[in-house]
Amino acid sequence: MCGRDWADPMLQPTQWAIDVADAGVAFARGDQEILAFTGVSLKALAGAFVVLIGPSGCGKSTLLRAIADLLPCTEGEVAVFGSEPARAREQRRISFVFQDATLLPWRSVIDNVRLPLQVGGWTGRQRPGRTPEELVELVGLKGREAALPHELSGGQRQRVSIARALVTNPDVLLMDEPFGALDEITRDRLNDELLRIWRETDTTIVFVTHSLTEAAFLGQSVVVMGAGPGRIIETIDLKPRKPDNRIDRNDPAFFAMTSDLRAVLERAYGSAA
Ligand SMILES: Nc1ncnc2c1ncn2[C@@H]1O[C@H](COP(=O)(O)OP(=O)(O)OP(=O)(O)O)[C@@H](O)[C@H]1O
Repeated sequence: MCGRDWADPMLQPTQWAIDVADAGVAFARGDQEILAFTGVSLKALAGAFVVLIGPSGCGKSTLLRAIADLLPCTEGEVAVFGSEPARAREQRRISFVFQDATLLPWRSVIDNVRLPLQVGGWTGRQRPGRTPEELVELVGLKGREAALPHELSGGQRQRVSIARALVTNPDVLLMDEPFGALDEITRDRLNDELLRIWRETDTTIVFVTHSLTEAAFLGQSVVVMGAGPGRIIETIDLKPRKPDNRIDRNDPAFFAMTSDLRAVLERAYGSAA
């Protein structure tokens, strides 16, 4: 179980932002069936920050895609706020951030952020969300609204993609190695920004990474997956960090946390086929 109030016995099923129950995805490859992952169960409360980590090919991206209704599960079930993921997607409660920022090169920063509102037949949400202008400020790009993507650094482009993902005021933000292509200092800064944004919103975040320091820094919970086929090896509940329990990267406790995580990961990699 992942989330900030996991001791609360009064939780109702609909309070789970994400409930993956004994799920799996198989792909057809020729006349063979390839199991991307199997028997995966994972629950996240609204407002949780869950990190998925594990060896290449263990099914992390496929699991995110199943939660986002980008592909169906072939075993088990996925529920987002108590309903099928398709319903959450139709209601625009889910946003996705990919490793590549995938901005439209001819549109300015602000117009890229506005895009989901313009193309989605958007009619507005019941609860107030931030405006595109506010989101550009939230991700630290105030003053760069008119810039084109090629005028931005890789880190700035990813900031735009995060603002674009937040413009529909999603309840669930799925992030697939969003900072994987960035240098370490830029990645650290964006990790700081992401935690700040998470604290300032109610968004539930599921974040895929290959970096164990990034996992330990960001995750309230870290779900370690193993391969051959993909499955959950261990879920580590780190301490709840909302609203203001900041992590100091130089704190010995943080080193201890990353060492513990490394030990679990080494087991996961050792079990990879
Ligand atoms: N569309 C697809 N068709 C067939 N097989 C696929 C497809 N997508 C993924 N797979 C397979 O499913 C398995 C899991 O892939 P997935 O991309 O989810 O792993 P991952 O853990 O995200 O890997 P990485 O860390 O390298 O991104 C792999 O064996 C992959 O080859």
